[in-house]
Amino acid sequence: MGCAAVIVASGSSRRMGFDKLAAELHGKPVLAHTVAAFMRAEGISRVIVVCPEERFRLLEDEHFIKPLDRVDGGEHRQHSVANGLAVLDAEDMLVAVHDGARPLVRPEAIDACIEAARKYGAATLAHAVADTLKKADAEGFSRHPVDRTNLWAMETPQIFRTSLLRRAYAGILERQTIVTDEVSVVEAMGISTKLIVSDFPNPKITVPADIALATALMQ
Ligand SMILES: Nc1ccn([C@@H]2O[C@H](COP(=O)(O)OP(=O)(O)OP(=O)(O)O)[C@@H](O)[C@H]2O)c(=O)n1
Ligand SMILES: C[C@](O)(CO)[C@H](O)COP(=O)(O)O
Repeated sequence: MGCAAVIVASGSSRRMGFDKLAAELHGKPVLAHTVAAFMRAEGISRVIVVCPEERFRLLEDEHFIKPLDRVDGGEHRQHSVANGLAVLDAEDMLVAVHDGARPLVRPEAIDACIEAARKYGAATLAHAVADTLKKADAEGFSRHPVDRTNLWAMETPQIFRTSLLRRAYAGILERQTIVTDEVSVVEAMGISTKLIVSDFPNPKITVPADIALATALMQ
């Protein structure tokens, strides 16, 4: 069962203040690290990067051996994912959706997630929440305790049978619902996703301090 990767990389890096996908970690752009991890994963047959043309040029010095394509992104992350899904074909039985801004993902973790998606139809990397959680008010004061039992933070890749994710996304786009990940999209159809424990940090590069963190973690 072939698995295509759809790497979404069309965001505007508002919280970073500069193009975070072009930021260099050990001399290579964030986006190049991300794509390289998918090129190295055994179960990935091809990679589609959803981004503007100038950002795709961040990859021009790389020598990838698997097919690499580009499509334009959309207004929100979910529209960028939908644009990537639209170019998949019959060979792409599974699809792995991944944030371009998660460059530390390991090929072994991608392959573990693919195995689980083959078995269960839907799988994602994730980690159990380790901090105490509070619901805050608008002024930034803690107001309510939150029971963290069974609470997990979703990462990417999030991997699905392509037919399932396409059907689920069609409903979301038609209803114009805003979602923050694909697990939520299939959940809206009543389908649950197998959580695969991420045993190595796989942070989403979001604010400037994340660059130093990712550089330190990437040894
Ligand atoms: N319209 C969008 C918005 C986001 N993304 C991608 O989705 C991933 C997760 O988004 P996030 O980390 O929030 O990136 P940005 O949207 O760029 O960040 P910000 O919200 O700070 O602008 C990123 O790889 C980003 O490029 C995308 O492809 N298309
Ligand atoms: C998909 C995601 O990375 C899972 O944690 C996250 O939901 C993306 O959120 P963002 O607001 O688009 O960064």
